[in-house]
Amino acid sequence: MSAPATALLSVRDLSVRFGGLIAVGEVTFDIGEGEIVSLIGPNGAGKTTTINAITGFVNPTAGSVRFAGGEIVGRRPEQVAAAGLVRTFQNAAMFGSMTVAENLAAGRFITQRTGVWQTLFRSPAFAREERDIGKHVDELVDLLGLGARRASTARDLPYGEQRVLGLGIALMAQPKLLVLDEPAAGLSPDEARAMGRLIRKLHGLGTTVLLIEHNMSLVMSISDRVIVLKQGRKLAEGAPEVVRKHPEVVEAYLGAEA
Ligand SMILES: Nc1ncnc2c1ncn2[C@@H]1O[C@H](COP(=O)(O)OP(=O)(O)OP(=O)(O)O)[C@@H](O)[C@H]1O
Repeated sequence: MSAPATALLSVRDLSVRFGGLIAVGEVTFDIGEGEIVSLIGPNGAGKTTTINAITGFVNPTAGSVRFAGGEIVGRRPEQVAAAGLVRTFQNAAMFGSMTVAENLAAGRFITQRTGVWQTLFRSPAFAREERDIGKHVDELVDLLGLGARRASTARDLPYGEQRVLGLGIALMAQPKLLVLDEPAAGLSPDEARAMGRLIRKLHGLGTTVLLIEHNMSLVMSISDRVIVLKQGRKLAEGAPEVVRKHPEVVEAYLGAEA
């Protein structure tokens, strides 16, 4: 399958070196608006480093990353998020002692518009923003199936719901492109399937998704395209049914897992 005609994200010859190690070597791919694209590969293939470089957490050694028409290499993570490219983390990143609703509200601060003085003096702009955040939290707890957990303390949630909350925190920043770092890691098969349904639901609501995941049934069931990395290089790219039969992919990854 060829790359999309109008790319929301264009990654060109992206390279990241750590000393003598080429963690990501001249990786090129596009993600079109409305796609679900998965990035797979064996441990150490460079998946996390690739998304760290795309989202401003690591400085690439070389290459270009264009998002929504603008170059984003060199921008800080919060600037990248403000442009609409928002990621989750492998480990549930949240405020353990805060409630579900408070954690979601905090997600808005990834791209906070209201300045610190307006916040301190509770300006009309701040009051408007606060109402707006409250409404968004109400909508999200329903969408995420966390309505009954709204007032629960985050660290008391079962692990599966913590992962859902981590995704919700990212959604509060209203991403155009949502980057999910192993959302099914540590989940039971049932929870992983529920996570797949949630990702599909978000996609149905207009979110473009880049997914890093080791759970092959999840990857193969929800992706429009799959990109395979091996030792920092792009090994294959295509529709799930094409990639899963690619001999080198079978050998390098799927076969090794089997
Ligand atoms: N900060 C760092 N300093 C040095 N080497 C690093 C750093 N981060 C990653 N690496 C190395 O870069 C390579 C790619 O790692 P990366 O975490 O991107 O792979 P991955 O495909 O995400 O693996 P996994 O599936 O295990 O998460 C590995 O060899 C790793 O050891």
